Amino acid sequence: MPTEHLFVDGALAAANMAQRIAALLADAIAARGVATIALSGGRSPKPVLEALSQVALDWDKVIVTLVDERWVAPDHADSNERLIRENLLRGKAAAARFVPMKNDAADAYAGQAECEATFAALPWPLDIILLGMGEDGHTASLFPEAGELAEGLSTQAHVLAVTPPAAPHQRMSLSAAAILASRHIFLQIGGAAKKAVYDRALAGGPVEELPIRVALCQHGVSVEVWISQ
Ligand SMILES: O=C(O)[C@H](O)[C@@H](O)[C@H](O)[C@H](O)COP(=O)(O)O
Repeated sequence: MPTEHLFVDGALAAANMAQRIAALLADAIAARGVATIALSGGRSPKPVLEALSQVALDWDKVIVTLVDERWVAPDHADSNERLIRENLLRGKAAAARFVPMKNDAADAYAGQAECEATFAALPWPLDIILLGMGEDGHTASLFPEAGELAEGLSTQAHVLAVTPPAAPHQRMSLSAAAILASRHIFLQIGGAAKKAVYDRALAGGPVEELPIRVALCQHGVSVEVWISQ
């Protein structure tokens, strides 16, 4: 059962979550001399990233990467790399090392092999994975109905290219195996609709129906869920 943190106020949830993430990063640095964190994109992480960027930490010992990426230029408004650079990699956190998912390949499928080589070279298991969730139960870019979902749930590769059924842009995503090759997972959800999907996911059922079950319906990796109403 995941550890739940329930907040009425989203800003308070973000500030507390940032402190908790920073504490785990500091523990990892103390234990292994390096800390690794993979971050999701979308709207939810922004306040957490802003708060985290101001926390005093040995940021030069932190490797920051992505849970998924839209296959767009790094300066595109929809780029998760841009989200991280603009909201986390500034202030105290500017010293962190960022490992992007997007490379120069024309599309995500052509870029998959190079991205896999980059991610295979990271120090697995990653210390922290920050997941979001869509109201369809997707996480990372593991979307229900996506043609690559079965591959994403079964491959031992770290990353795969995905074309979402409805969301814009081709994606590169961590696989389910990579998400579970971590020491700790944070799931950030906001609003009643997502809380209802979360509760349904916890009740059990096919992972293909609600891919967030990859993280919720397992016992190998500790999971904490930060819920703001
Ligand atoms: O690139 C992305 O869009 C994310 O990685 C995606 O998985 C996100 O976490 C969910 O779609 C929730 O997004 P919101 O936080 O914007 O609701």
